[in-house]
Amino acid sequence: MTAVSEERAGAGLSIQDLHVRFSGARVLDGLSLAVAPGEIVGLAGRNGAGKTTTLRAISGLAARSGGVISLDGVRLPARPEAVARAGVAHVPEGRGIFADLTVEENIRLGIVRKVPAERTLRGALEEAFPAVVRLRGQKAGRLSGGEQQMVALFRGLIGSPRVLLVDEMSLGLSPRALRTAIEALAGLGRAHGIGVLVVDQNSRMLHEHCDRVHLLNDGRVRLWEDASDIASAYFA
Ligand SMILES: Nc1ncnc2c1ncn2[C@@H]1O[C@H](COP(=O)(O)OP(=O)(O)OP(=O)(O)O)[C@@H](O)[C@H]1O
Repeated sequence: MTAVSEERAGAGLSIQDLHVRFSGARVLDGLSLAVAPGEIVGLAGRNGAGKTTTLRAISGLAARSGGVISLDGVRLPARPEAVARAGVAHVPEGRGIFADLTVEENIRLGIVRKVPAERTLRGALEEAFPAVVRLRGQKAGRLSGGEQQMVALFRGLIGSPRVLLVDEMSLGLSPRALRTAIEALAGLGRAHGIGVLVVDQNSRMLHEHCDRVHLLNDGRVRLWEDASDIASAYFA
């Protein structure tokens, strides 16, 4: 294998045989998953299946008891700042917005590494999320839930990450705002080679917008190909 093809083979986010335990209980039990550059991947599963834990383990926020997580072929350490600097951005469940800071100040917190001017996404983000531009000087705590979610997505992408993790994407968004937001995410991801991993309870939305959807059950994932088969996916 040449150096170039090796690089391609390892491009994007790769999770292999991930194990996470809480007080001895196995929450993730050999989970393996990959997100290629520019790909949008959905992660579904019932309440308590371990979706948030998966994203937190990638970001170094949940301790792993086994497994390897790598980005572009390089192992990610289990330290949140180092993971962020390596190019993994995380929009957490509940959005992680700082209420007393302005929208612009919240957005600047997303710039965790130097990005060459030609790779900055600010222009594209302003086009995709005009409401965020309009609200730039407002205290973020005054915004509606949906507006805060858009700020969180904007902040997640402003640093041109290699991978964006989004927990509970649809939280607080109206159906129309959700469609706009996920189409923007998918479009920006594809155009700029950013892999996106989206967790959501809304499996229909995931199937509609993602390149593929995985179902998390018993600590592992499997491909969920038949979007209409919700009953056996969740209750098998
Ligand atoms: N810090 C923690 N300490 C102990 N148990 C935890 C911790 N975090 C999560 N858990 C447990 O791990 C399991 C998976 O939780 P997680 O939040 O990952 O599920 P989820 O699939 O995101 O659920 P939901 O759809 O309800 O948000 C749950 O049983 C939860 O109680």
